[in-house]
Amino acid sequence: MKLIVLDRDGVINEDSDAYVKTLEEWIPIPGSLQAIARLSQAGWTVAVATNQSGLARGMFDASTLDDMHFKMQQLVMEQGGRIDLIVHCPHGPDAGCECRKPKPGLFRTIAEHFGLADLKGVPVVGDSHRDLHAGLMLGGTPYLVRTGKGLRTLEGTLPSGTQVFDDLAAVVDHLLEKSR
Ligand SMILES: O=P(O)(O)OC[C@@H](O)[C@H]1O[C@@H](OP(=O)(O)O)[C@@H](O)[C@@H](O)[C@@H]1O
Ligand SMILES: [Mg+2]
Ligand SMILES: [Zn+2]
Repeated sequence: MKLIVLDRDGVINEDSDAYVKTLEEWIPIPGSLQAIARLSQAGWTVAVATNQSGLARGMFDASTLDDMHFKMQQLVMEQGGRIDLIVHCPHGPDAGCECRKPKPGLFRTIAEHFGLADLKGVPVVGDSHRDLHAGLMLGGTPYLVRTGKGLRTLEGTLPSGTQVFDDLAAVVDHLLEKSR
């Protein structure tokens, strides 16, 4: 199956150092929703793996997060695409959970959901090192975007083999070109 795993904040929607706390603050990055729709239309299965420590920090509640994901899903569907699975880590940095990136728990859940032993060769798109690291632990292929925290992430050392693109739309252009 053609599966891709996307980080949310900074890849699909604009990120904020003050967290994305309300439905109004959830603003798609130009071209990202259309890029997801292009993947769906080309037969790709799209999963989203996102840390949402704002829940544990009391910055927003689960129903607000659900509203954000309903909005994200609706906007993608309006473009003719779909997001097939969204998994999130609700914990804070000190919870010691297995699902907060860079831990691989979310990626393991995605693999199991689709009946896969691992994510070998599955593109993993993120704006932070922790996104890439978590995906690599399941064998994913890392793609960094310059949106969100991507430019900051570029200042550090990237996992070997990481391909860098301006945004999700450029990653999708590359993937669809490659699979023609
Ligand atoms: O990029 P994804 O995983 O979709 O979501 C990231 C968000 O949950 C937030 O993660 C926080 O990191 P800490 O959780 O405080 O370390 C900060 O980086 C925020 O700026 C950011 O909005
Ligand atoms: Mg992010
Ligand atoms: Zn967690």
